[in-house]
Amino acid sequence: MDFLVDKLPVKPERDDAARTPVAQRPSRKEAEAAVRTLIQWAGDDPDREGLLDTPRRVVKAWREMFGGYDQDVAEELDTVFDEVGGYGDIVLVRDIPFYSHCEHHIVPILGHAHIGYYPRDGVVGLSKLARVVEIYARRLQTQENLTASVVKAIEEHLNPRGLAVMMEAEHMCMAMRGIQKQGISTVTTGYTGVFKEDPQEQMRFLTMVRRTYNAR
Ligand SMILES: Nc1nc2c(ncn2[C@@H]2O[C@H](COP(=O)(O)OP(=O)(O)OP(=O)(O)O)[C@@H](O)[C@H]2O)c(=O)[nH]1
Ligand SMILES: [Zn+2]
Repeated sequence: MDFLVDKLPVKPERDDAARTPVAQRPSRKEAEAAVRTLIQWAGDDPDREGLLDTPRRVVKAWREMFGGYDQDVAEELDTVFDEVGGYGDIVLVRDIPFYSHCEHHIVPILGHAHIGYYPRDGVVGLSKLARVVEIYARRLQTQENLTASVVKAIEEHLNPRGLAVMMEAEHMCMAMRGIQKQGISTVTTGYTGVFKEDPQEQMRFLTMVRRTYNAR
């Protein structure tokens, strides 16, 4: 990705989970000016030596932390391996760490995702599930929408017999400011197919996820 390109056009093929599509991004210079304003809003002097390069760094960091707007999950999930050697049991990828930002305060959300599915037509590369989480996490959203986006993308591309997604995260907007309660875990889930229909399958997923956590 070229961080120096100004006035990036929005890709027309971007998936619909990219919220608030903008017709045109501001220029890098405009974004840096906005950071200068926020430094002043914080109460500091953007012209003092230690802060002179900060707007450039912040703008570059934002392109990285919000790089999910430039990525398309379809590209990650388009290869399904249909040769699975008769494997039809649950595939669980757990403890996928993610860093996101809440759309209300643009403050970090730190968490783990767990994704389990029963293959139907085939399987995807294990890393691709983590990539899907990564792409959506690097956008502004609520944890509920993040979870729903991951479910929708995997369901559409993989067509599994059942899909279970759980996300557990701490919202820094509740720890560093506002209510100021540290260590709160917010848990969101999404189930399709057999996981939605059969409570025992949900229980199996939860047991397999929890086994890791209990072992710690
Ligand atoms: N449902 C949901 N709420 C979130 C998420 N991230 C942050 N929030 C909440 O968004 C709410 C925003 O509430 P507002 O009253 O509009 O804003 P605020 O005055 O900054 O609220 P406080 O955080 O309570 O100080 C807060 O209750 C946050 O805890 C999320 O992922 N999902
Ligand atoms: Zn927040």
